[in-house]
Amino acid sequence: MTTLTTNTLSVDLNLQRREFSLQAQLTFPERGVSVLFGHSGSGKTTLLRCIAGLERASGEVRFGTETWQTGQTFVPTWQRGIACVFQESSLFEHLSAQGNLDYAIKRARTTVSPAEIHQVIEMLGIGHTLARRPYQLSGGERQRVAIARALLNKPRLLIMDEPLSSLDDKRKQEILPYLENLKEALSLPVLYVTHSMQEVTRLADYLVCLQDGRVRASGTLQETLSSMDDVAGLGTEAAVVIEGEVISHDFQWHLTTLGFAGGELRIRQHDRVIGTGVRIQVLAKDVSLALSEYHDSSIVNLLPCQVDAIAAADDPGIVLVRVLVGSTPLLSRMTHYSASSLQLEPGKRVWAQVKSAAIL
Ligand SMILES: Nc1ncnc2c1ncn2[C@@H]1O[C@H](COP(=O)(O)OP(=O)(O)OP(=O)(O)O)[C@@H](O)[C@H]1O
Repeated sequence: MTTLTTNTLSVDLNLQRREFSLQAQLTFPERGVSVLFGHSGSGKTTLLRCIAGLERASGEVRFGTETWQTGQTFVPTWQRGIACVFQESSLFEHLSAQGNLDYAIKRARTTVSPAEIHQVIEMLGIGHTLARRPYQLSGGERQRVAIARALLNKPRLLIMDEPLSSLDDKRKQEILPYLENLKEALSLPVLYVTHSMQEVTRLADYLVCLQDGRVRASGTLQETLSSMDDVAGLGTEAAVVIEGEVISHDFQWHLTTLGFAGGELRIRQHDRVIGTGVRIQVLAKDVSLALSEYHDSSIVNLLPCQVDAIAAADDPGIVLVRVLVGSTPLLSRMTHYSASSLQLEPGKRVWAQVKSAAIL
């Protein structure tokens, strides 16, 4: 039986619509970002709405020791202590950014101290926007003010439904570092809906993959991304995420070496300080396998490893091979023909050539 701590959200929900049904049984971690990921129409928003009490499914929703929903009980949304951020920021246009924040502060569940207000404004980098009205802000700034307003409400659960999807790629890149800061600083659970693999790999601690209203996979980011059944449908976006650390910088060749459980990777020089913990993404399409350690290739990363599993991918001619570098899984996307020519099978010792890896 799961022990529910004060911030643990657990749901067991069923919803029947004419052409769609949702069935979800999940327990989310008590802090960190849980991403709900899946194709359009898979039920991500519906699940969030049911958790928030904006829509009524049958079943149960519990938050810590509180019961939000059972057969007999249905706590209204406003009593659940949830704040939501949606695709389009819903700022009050007649108020300045500061006015929008004040609105939340006045209605917050508990008193908001000046230090907390300062911290939220700093964390989201919106100090320069406070006197402006929403129409005088860029899309990214509006979303940052909307997130600040949600936080100043002092919620117990923050729900973000595709908060970046209305922004162009440049704005997304601007706002992602703020969300990463937030993720480190917040002690409350965040439910975050997206269908962007980039947002998954940068922000998720916990990942729930939904397909046709069913939970196809759920677990920590690393577990879920290295489970080939779950990533097979991602095609060329299939990737693993590795937690590592900056070990050294090579100024002559402009390379940075990152260490992780089982090995080291060299990437283009990065300005992170030595010893900094980093999250690294390695795409399966950037990993090839060789039977011997040869050095006549342009690829700088050659890692000894062992084949762990082989699975069909999204295309009949392609397979995904999972190898273990020490205890760290890597995925390699290759043709069926190559896997067969190399006679790859679980347990076989091989060398992984990693073409490129990126700090997220
Ligand atoms: N109010 C509604 N009434 C009836 N059907 C709905 C309603 N809202 C959504 N649906 C349907 O329920 C299914 C799940 O929709 P939902 O919006 O939860 O998916 P999603 O994964 O969030 O999609 P997207 O990524 O496009 O936002 C879809 O088939 C959708 O057409």
